[in-house]
Amino acid sequence: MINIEEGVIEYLEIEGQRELKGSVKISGAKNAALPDMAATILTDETVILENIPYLLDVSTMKDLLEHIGVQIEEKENSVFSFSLKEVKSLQAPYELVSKMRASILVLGPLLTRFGYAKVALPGGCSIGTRPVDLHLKALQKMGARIKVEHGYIYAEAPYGLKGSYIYFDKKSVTGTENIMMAATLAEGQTVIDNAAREPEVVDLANMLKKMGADIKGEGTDRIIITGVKKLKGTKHRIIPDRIEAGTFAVIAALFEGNIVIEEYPSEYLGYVHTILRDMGINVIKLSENQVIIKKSGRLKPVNIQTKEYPYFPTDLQAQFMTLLSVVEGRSKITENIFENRFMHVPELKRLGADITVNGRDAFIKGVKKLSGAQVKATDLRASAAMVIAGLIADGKTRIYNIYHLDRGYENLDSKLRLLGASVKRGFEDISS
Ligand SMILES: CC(=O)N[C@H]1[C@@H](OP(=O)(O)OP(=O)(O)OC[C@H]2O[C@@H](n3ccc(=O)[nH]c3=O)[C@H](O)[C@@H]2O)O[C@H](CO)[C@@H](O)[C@@H]1O
Ligand SMILES: C=C(OP(=O)(O)O)C(=O)O
Repeated sequence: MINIEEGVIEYLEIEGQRELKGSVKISGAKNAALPDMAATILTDETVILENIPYLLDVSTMKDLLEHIGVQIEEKENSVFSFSLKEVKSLQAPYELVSKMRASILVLGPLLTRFGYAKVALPGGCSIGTRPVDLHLKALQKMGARIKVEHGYIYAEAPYGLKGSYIYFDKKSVTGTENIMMAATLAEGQTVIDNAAREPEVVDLANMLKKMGADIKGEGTDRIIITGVKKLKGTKHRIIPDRIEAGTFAVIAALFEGNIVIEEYPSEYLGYVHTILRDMGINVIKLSENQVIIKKSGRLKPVNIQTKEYPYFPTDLQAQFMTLLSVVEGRSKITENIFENRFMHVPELKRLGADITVNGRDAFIKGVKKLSGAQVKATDLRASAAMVIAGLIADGKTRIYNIYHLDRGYENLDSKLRLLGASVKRGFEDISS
């Protein structure tokens, strides 16, 4: 974190090319924890969530829910209770929304349960413009009056939302989640067509169903929700993080199969495994949730296109680019989801990677090795790509702006240290 007053900046320093071995456990999924936490607004009864990862984004969501009036208690490690008995505010202020775009997930629940919400407009961010027009259009179709003014979304539905037919022009993960939550307490039936199919959407639907919601079709591109009068409390376990799992699969592939990955959600990584297989990397199941990653001979270059689930996730694009940067031959990655998600390329080039970008395509020519350098983390997954690069590069790699990493990876540096990596945090004086 940059601390201007104290004139210091935090960095992560990696001494590369250490042997990594041992086992690592995958945490609960950030992108499931955030909507599941927002869904606790929908009831006045207590909801217990298990397997919540300790992340900056989770803390931001906790702050936001507490601002609204949700009482949150840590029951035991990674287990929290949430209870909204008395509302303090129906607003999501700019200070919190600007820290995390997923704050938009409180809009649907607040509006459907209380008939009003004021949420700061999440601006563009480094990976793309990321508008929320689809969320707003869908809520309008459900009868909400919405205006956007002075950087805030003002949404009103004093007589409640009405079930409606929603067609998303573009598949949107948080858009689908917001509307699914809004529809649970709306009057009548809502059909969401061209819905996102991500496992995190399914996890949210499973939780909502346990709370008494009537939802069908989650995991397909048509979700049908019939509104109910009231939702109740429940206990729900967050699914494992498939993006963290994919990140460790890349690390394990680069370190000769000596790493066992536990709580590995193979069922969500089918397409990623196809790409790995094409490269000559096999994911071998040791038991139900435990895998090792083995290479079969020399790695081969591949072409990857990011696409909505069940295809290749954009959130693993940067990590795979680091892997491909040291695979002999020519690979290509096309980023179809976000228009500006190649900011890690100039940083990887500082480490010696040979990559050229043309629009949405990145052309990667494998080099023999990367060499340690000072780089910056430009967004969350780009920071993971830098960490992977630092682990395989020779010498020292110092990564700045690591608050991005802390947004979405639980204890990545200590997990790596347990595997034998030399990774340490430090502060650099920038006052002079
Ligand atoms: C908290 C969370 O779950 N974040 C994930 C979620 O983000 P998020 O839900 O924000 O991403 P979306 O699925 O909504 O975005 C997909 C595409 O649709 C566009 N779009 C989206 C909404 C809208 O109203 N209008 C619009 O044009 C976006 O700019 C983007 O080009 O899905 C992304 C795509 O898998 C992941 O990278 C993020 O990690
Ligand atoms: C882009 C991501 O997250 P968010 O949507 O929260 O910015 C991510 O998890 O890679």
